[in-house]
Amino acid sequence: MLRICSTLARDTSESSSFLKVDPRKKQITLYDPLTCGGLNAFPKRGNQVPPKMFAFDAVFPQDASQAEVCAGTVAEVIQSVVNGADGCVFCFGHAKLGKSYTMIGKDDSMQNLGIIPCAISWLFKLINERKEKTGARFSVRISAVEVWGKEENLRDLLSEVATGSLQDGQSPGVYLCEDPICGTQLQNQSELRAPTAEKAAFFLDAAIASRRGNQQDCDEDDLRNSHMLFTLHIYQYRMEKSGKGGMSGGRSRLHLIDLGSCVKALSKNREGGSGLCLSLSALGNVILALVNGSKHIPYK
Ligand SMILES: Nc1ncnc2c1ncn2[C@@H]1O[C@H](COP(=O)(O)OP(=O)(O)OP(=O)(O)O)[C@@H](O)[C@H]1O
Repeated sequence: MLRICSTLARDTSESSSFLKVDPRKKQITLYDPLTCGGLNAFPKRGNQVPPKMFAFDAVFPQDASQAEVCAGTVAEVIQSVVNGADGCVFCFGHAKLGKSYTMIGKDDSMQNLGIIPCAISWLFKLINERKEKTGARFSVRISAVEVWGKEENLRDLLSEVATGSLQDGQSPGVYLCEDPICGTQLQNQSELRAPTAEKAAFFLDAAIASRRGNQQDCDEDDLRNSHMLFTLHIYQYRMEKSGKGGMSGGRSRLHLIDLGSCVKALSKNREGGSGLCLSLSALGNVILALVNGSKHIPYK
């Protein structure tokens, strides 16, 4: 899916000349700015580059509201998660284009709420409907972990809420573990029970407040490399219809990820200490490999 940054709208003359958006056909067409007259400062070239068309599952134009974006991205995945599948929604793109606005939004009005608060609200609504219809029992737990800095440190964003005490933030508990079946897994993060949407929203606020990017001594690099993984763990179980008193159920997870921009930051963890932090194009390759079920995922 593609959301066009709203700041492009201010640039109407230039952006509209090289970008055509067709939300109905779910496609955009890019024209060469040097030949379509958008950037007059550059001389026109003789041979024109043909326009490039890209198709998506959905295209949200500059004036799309948060509600439209949430409805188009979250509704389906919430259904699947309540049906027992794992789901993930994240947003990636260049710096300051509205990734956090899309995922988290602003709490000054209901219209500005982003995907994560929206997903929380819809999840609990759907769970309550399911409880009434099927008698299934649900328990929701929340975890929130930040990957931050050039060294890609892991931080449990809910450890303070879990222990009720201020810590140094370097939560020694969270680590990555290679599981032969499930792949790379985060281990040992706090998983807090959220019986209501309000409690889940409280944990979201606590996680956002704990992020490195929201600390006073954070620098540009920290800000760029702050990624939040907010996960809703849904446990559900129901009595077997056979009447023998058996129970069935399981756990599904909805991962909601607010990625930083990760532009031009050096990471000591990658490529022997001199490589670039996972760039947008590298991240694109990882996503393509995952979607295509490739054996090799190029993330190391
Ligand atoms: N569609 C929009 N409507 C209103 N304001 C927006 C919109 N998109 C982004 N903004 C505003 O633009 C600014 C930058 O957005 P935001 O911080 O979400 O970008 P980002 O891509 O997450 O940045 P970073 O690269 O630092 O992670 C914020 O003040 C945000 O509120």
